[in-house]
Amino acid sequence: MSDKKLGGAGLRGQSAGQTALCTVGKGSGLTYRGYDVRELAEGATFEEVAYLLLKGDLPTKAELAAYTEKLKGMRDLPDALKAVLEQIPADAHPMDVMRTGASMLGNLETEQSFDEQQEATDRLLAVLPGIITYWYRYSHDGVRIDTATDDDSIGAHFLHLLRDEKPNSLHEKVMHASLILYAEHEFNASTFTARVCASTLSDIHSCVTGAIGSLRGPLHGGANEAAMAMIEQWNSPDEAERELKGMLERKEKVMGFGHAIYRVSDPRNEIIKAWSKKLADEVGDTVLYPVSERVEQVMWDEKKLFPNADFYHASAYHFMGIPTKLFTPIFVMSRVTGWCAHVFEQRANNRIIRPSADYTGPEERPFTPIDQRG
Ligand SMILES: CC(=O)SCCNC(=O)CCNC(=O)[C@H](O)C(C)(C)COP(=O)(O)OP(=O)(O)OC[C@H]1O[C@@H](n2cnc3c(N)ncnc32)[C@H](O)[C@@H]1OP(=O)(O)O
Ligand SMILES: O=C([O-])CC(=O)C(=O)O
Repeated sequence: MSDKKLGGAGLRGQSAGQTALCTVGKGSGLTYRGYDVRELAEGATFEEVAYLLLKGDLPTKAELAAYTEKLKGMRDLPDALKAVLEQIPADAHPMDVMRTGASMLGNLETEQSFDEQQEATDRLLAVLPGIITYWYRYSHDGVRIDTATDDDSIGAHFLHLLRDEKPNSLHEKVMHASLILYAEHEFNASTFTARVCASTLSDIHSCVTGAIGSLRGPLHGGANEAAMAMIEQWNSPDEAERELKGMLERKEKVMGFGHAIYRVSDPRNEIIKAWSKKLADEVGDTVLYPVSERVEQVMWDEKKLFPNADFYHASAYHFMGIPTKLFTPIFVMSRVTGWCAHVFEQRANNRIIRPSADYTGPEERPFTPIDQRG
């Protein structure tokens, strides 16, 4: 991967616009508005990072307290949204639930002008954990939960709604780090979707709904779930190595590895990997974490491919008892900050995004009416 070519298909290597939000380093390295993501994940809360991305600077203590209180006060779901969530079957894809939830909110609380973009974003940030857990608990456990908890952080609020009890401090810390790591990543596929939508001067709920659709796929956010499905099949590192080598021989994609931009490592990996190890120790795991490490080793030895942000998120979330199908929705709860910050940026200096295509179809030819065709 060290000679990774940033060119060719998929618009790779082409600049598609400007941003002041994030650098995805050449090689490795990631900053949000100039701050190294490693420092943010180590020392900040997710709410601080949301504030940084959406408003431009880190908050003061007073600003953070006010922002946290504001978000806490916006967690109730409208009755009409709950009614829609109750219609969605238990076997629905949870990313489809997120997409429908964001879209329905746009019907009920439509952004009437761009002056409302910050309010609409804060509301989305506050309700997305409630949307997924309300549907999940109703469709799986038959209970109608109250989505207005008093947890200070969005991560603790989500775990509380999911499990009916406040999380311990380790789990709350992991959620802060995880949500920070997932918050923003320049012109990735889902963010670019949001920006394309914003460039038509559409509303913010449409931008976020479209972005959720792009994040759903296994080549993007869905990779954390796909990685979990892979590693949980294996009962030992040796079995993992054997099966993985078979996958590579069959030229199968290994989810949670590789990256469109990074060449040698994803800087988010070392952080979530360390949290995954702590959680493995907490639950006394002797299989999943060693299997994950062996997969990492084999992927490097065989293909020079490294784990991206998604790979160790799989085991970390699993150790916290989060059902696999809710992994990618957590990514949404976080990335909504990056998406909306990009929508603000696009709107502030907009030109409709409309690239050209190289035509590869047939030469011009005469039309034959249907009654003259066989
Ligand atoms: C938070 C995130 O969204 S991170 C990304 C999450 N996605 C995944 O983990 C899915 C698995 N990974 C992939 O599919 C790819 O690495 C992507 C989509 C992330 C990047 O795609 P690209 O930029 O096209 O990959 P890249 O140009 O580096 O591919 C080089 C070669 O490595 C192969 N390769 C890349 N990733 C993988 C992988 N995970 N497993 C097996 N082979 C891979 C490619 O098939 C390609 O081989 P080829 O030259 O024979 O066609
Ligand atoms: O940047 C990308 O292509 C994918 C990614 O890692 C992200 O969106 O976090």
